[in-house]
Amino acid sequence: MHAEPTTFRDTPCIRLHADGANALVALHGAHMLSWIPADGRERLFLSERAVFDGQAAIRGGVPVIFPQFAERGPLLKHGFARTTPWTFHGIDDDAALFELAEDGTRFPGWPHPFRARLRLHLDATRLSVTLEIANTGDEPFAFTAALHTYLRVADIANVTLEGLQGCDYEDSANGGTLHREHNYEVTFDGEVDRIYGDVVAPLAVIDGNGTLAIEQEGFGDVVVWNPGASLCARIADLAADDWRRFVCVEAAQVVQPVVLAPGERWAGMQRLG
Ligand SMILES: O=P(O)(O)OC[C@H]1O[C@H](O)[C@H](O)[C@@H](O)[C@@H]1O
Repeated sequence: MHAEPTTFRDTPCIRLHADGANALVALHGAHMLSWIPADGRERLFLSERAVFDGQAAIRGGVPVIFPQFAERGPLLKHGFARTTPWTFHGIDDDAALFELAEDGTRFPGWPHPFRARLRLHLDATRLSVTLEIANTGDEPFAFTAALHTYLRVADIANVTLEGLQGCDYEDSANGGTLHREHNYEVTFDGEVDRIYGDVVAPLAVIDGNGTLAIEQEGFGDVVVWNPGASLCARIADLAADDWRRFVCVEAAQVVQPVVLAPGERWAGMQRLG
């Protein structure tokens, strides 16, 4: 695996290559923008209207959500990791290593020293993304987190997501009501925004272009999001029919926040392909 610095829309990035596959990662948020396995087909959705101003969250790719998922706490929606520049530390143990380490004085509402690391490993067909959080301070802290992966699909109308049957979920698109998934396949017709808890099985996203397997470790939950037509029309950095082109399948730890004692570490991984 090797890495080279580059830019994309004037944003500093790292291009990764391994076994005929490549990926592009913006330092802003350690945000993956592209993943192209050796077959040459882009697997991530990136909005053409995504804003690259070094401040806004980037629409698409793999946003890193830490230390707060959505509005579940006092911080800005989805926390600060996705809108903060990370440092690239090169290739470590065959993975690209990105780091965000702070002493607890930088982010209003978050007085906790921490070190976040993101490790990306590629081979010809697979990508694994690992988020590690360490408590480098003297007090415990609690956080929620996610890898908010936007998967590119040919047409959402033909997409099925398998592997969630039997899981309980919170329906964020319908007032946070609780349900059990009885269907073998999740399909998409209108806004879908759900937090599935205690997911253990591997998932599969099946669309016109084939099947993508998704596995996770460390993360207990899976968030599934597609805005549907009417919410999509209200999101400035999506084109009107972009809802047809992606589904977010997010490895998440949301239902049960992680509590880290001083010196402790937590890691969660999502593997695609
Ligand atoms: O627009 P953003 O802040 O990037 O959030 C995009 C989406 O993220 C998650 O999937 C949440 O479950 C959704 O409720 C939210 O709309």
